[in-house]
Amino acid sequence: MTAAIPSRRSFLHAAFATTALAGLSRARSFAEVVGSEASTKTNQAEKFKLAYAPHPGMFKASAGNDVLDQIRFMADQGFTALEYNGLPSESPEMQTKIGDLLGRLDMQMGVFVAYGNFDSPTFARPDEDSTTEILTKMKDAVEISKRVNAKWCTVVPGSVDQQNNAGDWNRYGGARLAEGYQTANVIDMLRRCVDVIEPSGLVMVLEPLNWYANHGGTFLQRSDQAYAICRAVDSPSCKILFDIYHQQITEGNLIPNIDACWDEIAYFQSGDNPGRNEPYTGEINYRNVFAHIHSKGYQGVIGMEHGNSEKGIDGERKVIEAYRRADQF
Ligand SMILES: O=C(O)C(=O)CO
Repeated sequence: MTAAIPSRRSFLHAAFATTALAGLSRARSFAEVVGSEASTKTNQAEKFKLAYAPHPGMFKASAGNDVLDQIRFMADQGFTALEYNGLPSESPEMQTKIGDLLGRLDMQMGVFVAYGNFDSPTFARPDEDSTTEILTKMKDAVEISKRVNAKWCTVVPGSVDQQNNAGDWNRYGGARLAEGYQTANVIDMLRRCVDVIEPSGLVMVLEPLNWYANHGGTFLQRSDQAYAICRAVDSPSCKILFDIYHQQITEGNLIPNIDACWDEIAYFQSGDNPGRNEPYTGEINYRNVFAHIHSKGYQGVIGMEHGNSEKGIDGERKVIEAYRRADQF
């Protein structure tokens, strides 16, 4: 089904005013809507307890191709944050428009990817070119963050340094440094990144990734490893992105591990396993995990970094309903 709609408002009335979210939504009070961009609307859904953050494309069938319309749609459904990995590819003008709209809708900006490398040891065994690239991206990230009022940006600190004898196992070669030296190099490079971003208040969140379903060879895999590195870098601008999907695959034991590295976590992402789709399509008890995070007083964003298990408007409604279910605690 395509999203050929004359306007967002008429679409919303046609497609979502009758949504199965009935009973989960309520009319917002006059005081809540005054001053907001949606001040003429009265059928907005109740805000979620946690700041789950959809990304552009997730509600395209419902809201159309325009990213700004998609953000308005998210707000109408009760979401209070946006995540946009690909934000650096938008023009500076568009970034500013996104930031302005989020401000008017009282939504938080989640992460964008400032630097992500999955298959070269750019942090574990850096060379001059990769170092220049990393530091340039960090400078760029500071400017982007100002346009959208972002507090966090994602950094994936490259791959492990391991000689490539296996042909296509990974796309890098070179000498293998012992693990301790690789870790020391990663810490040194992160300190250089911090020197660039800390004055602006921007926080880079380091994302451990799983090797088994998605990203074989990445340097950062485990939450305890990320914790040790953040403690060593020792900066408010270097924290952990705990991606519940990746950590379920790598470690399991989600709630105890979240507790163990809590002091260094600044950001979460979600996604069920297997499949990396919305909650309740896999094995994770998202209501319990979210209730736990909420009970610890978490005020930050939970990026919905996953696909929709079904395509089209029905699939998008299913995503929203899954978060409603997971948010009931
Ligand atoms: O690419 C992925 O899987 C990530 O989670 C990076 O943000």
